[in-house]
Amino acid sequence: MLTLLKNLKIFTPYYIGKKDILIANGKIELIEDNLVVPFSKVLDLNGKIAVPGFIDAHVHIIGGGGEGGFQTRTPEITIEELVDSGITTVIGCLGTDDVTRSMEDLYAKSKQLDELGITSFIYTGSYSVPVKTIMGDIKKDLVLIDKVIGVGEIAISDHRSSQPTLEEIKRIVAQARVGGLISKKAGVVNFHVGNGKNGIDYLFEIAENTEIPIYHMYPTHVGRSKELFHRAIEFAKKGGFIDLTASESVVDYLEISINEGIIDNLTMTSDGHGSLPKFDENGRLIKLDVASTTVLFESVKKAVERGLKFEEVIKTITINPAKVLKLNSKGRIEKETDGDIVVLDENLKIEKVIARGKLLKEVQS
Ligand SMILES: CC(C)C[C@H](NC(=O)C[C@H](N)C(=O)O)C(=O)O
Ligand SMILES: [Zn+2]
Ligand SMILES: [Zn+2]
Repeated sequence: MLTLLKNLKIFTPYYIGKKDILIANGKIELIEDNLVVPFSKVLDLNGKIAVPGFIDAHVHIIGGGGEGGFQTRTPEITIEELVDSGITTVIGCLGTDDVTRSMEDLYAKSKQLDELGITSFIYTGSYSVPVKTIMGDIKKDLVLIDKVIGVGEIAISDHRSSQPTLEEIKRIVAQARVGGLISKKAGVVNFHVGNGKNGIDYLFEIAENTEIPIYHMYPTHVGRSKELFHRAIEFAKKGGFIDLTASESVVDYLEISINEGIIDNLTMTSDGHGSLPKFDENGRLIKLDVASTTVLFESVKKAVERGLKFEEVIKTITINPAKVLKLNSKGRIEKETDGDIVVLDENLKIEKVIARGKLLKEVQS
């Protein structure tokens, strides 16, 4: 199947001007001027913007929630919601409730999303320590289950965590690293960071006092407070990757990240279909909303309205997550990468979403 996309203003995420893209068997084959390819399906995009398909590296694809009892369980995600948000690669995870939510269900949902045309992977585990794996062992899950690319979301500094010790966390990161080496996967541990006073101290401890490379530790929700964010900037300056949940007001943090020179170590994720609970100072639930994946690109648009450079901000949901998760065929518009492309109009409205060369969404302009 040959698809020829004509006249696109291409952000690889770096702007390379107006060119044509040939996609063959789901992979980007050529990126050149004035391509003519016989027997190809031609789409003339007359000057629209093309960016790499978005990577959302933290989504509760089978739903989550439950922190306010059964009525607060959140629903599983649909392929339509992901595609409408421009997401062509998604990493699924469990959260607080790993009693009624299972890794088997997460795995099956990930396979469903692949069958429906996008690309998905999963983290093994949930908030809890010991880690709730599929095969009873972190390394086994990484080495023997193709969809598993890391561990998460392991809760630290949070009243809902298992109160893990530093030794327990060290062991989890160590197993993720070796499992990742053997399986040639990222082997990252995605840490859910709460607003507890110890923040990401454990992660600095491990980076400074063990042989484990810092890039195996990938903390999320780092925008939860200003002090946590400033610790996260220090972590990024040491070579770590940090993740902002886009449901919070992230534009300030994006601006600071660009000014601090760490935007290349920053990703944004939606926490889609995870719960967004609010607790009072006594740990009582006040309210609970459900996160949506639309915040991912909405945050990019808000940042551009603030005057931040599009090329800089778009990296946080394309090439940056591809780097930390070692998804080498994702996150860029380059030869041999997957044909995952989002087409935008001049107002950054999502017009088309192409995943592995297939047109999954098209809105009439
Ligand atoms: C970043 C904040 C706003 C939301 C965050 N969400 C989760 O961690 C997922 C949720 N607990 C679930 O299991 O569905 C939180 O609860 O702190
Ligand atoms: Zn979380
Ligand atoms: Zn989450």
